[in-house]
Amino acid sequence: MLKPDTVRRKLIGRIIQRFEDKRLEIVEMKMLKIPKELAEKLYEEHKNKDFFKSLVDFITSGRVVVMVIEGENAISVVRKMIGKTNPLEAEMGTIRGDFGYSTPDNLVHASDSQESAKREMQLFFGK
Ligand SMILES: Nc1ncnc2c1ncn2[C@@H]1O[C@H](COP(=O)(O)OP(=O)(O)OP(=O)(O)O)[C@@H](O)[C@H]1O
Repeated sequence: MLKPDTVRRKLIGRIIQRFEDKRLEIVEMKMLKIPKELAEKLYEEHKNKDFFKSLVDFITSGRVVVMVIEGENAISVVRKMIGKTNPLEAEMGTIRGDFGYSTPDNLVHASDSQESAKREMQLFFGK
């Protein structure tokens, strides 16, 4: 998912380009503004954290682009390309390292396991 900061900063094309350059396959894509209830479901695992409200406020603050990306070991490859959660700790050369400066606006979200990928595909694409 390209988060609202990516859309606001007009970085959609540059970030998608990186996935395509890596030869990953984008097989589904859409733009939407996430409703609050969906955001709370998406970030359910963080519901007891003190940053939960600001996370939900941020992710619902503007349009996002959601994609299904395919490729061998796509989950670990994409997460490697994204870099650490905190952009100040993310390596240069990663998306968060190159474009980010703070959380929660760290540009991109990616599923961290096959289970979360399935769950998130269901949430966003209904299949
Ligand atoms: N300490 C924090 N303060 C503020 N926001 C945070 C903090 N930790 C995480 N977040 C926000 O919550 C999101 C989800 O946190 P998580 O630990 O799942 O990180 P991640 O797996 O790297 O990110 P994502 O789930 O978005 O791919 C982060 O991407 C970030 O936007």
